[in-house]
Amino acid sequence: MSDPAARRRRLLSGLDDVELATIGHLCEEGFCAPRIRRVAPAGRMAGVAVTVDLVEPDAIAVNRALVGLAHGEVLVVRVRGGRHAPVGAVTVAAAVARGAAGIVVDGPVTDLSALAASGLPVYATGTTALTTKAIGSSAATSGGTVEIGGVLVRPGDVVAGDENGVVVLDPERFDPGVLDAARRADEREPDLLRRIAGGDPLAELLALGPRREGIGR
Ligand SMILES: O=C([O-])CC(=O)C(=O)O
Ligand SMILES: [Mg+2]
Repeated sequence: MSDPAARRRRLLSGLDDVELATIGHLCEEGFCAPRIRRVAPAGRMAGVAVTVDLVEPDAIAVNRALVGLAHGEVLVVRVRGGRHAPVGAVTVAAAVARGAAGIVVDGPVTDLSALAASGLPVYATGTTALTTKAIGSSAATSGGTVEIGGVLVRPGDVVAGDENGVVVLDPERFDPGVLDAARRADEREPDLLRRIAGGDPLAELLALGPRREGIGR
């Protein structure tokens, strides 16, 4: 088994030119439930997970994680009760200042316009004006495994997102061959779309039985 940091770097760069939804044609694991959606327009996200398991309504664990955040990391916050927003204008500004790649919250966020203006990819279950408080007494934990959208995230996992949702990939277990197969499928798709639009017979274009690579419609 090669160096974990090198595997992570290879996975991150391999994701650059592959559609996440194409990986979704090939894999079943790691895809967060659809309730976790991008809450403002932003580009693609791919980075390394930093985790917080937040006990509402205390915000302090998030602030501590922000202070330690490194370039290219994705702040992943599970909000235990799912009611309070731990991320808003201040949090996102701090994440941008630390060079974060994005934020994923299994729970709501707030200050929606500021999130959109930041340009940082932020994923959450929705929005609320009920925010967290700087109490400093919670049992929140940081740096452990958390479950977001039904998927376990360990610190160091790769977290990727686009307009369709979030996927969590373990660099130790993810087969890089999947990215090669996904890239080949992505390369074929424009021609398929062109032929469908051009009126070619659908029976010749759509899979009506198992496909060789198991990809596609
Ligand atoms: O503090 C919070 O709970 C979220 C917030 O409003 C911000 O980051 O601006
Ligand atoms: Mg705020």
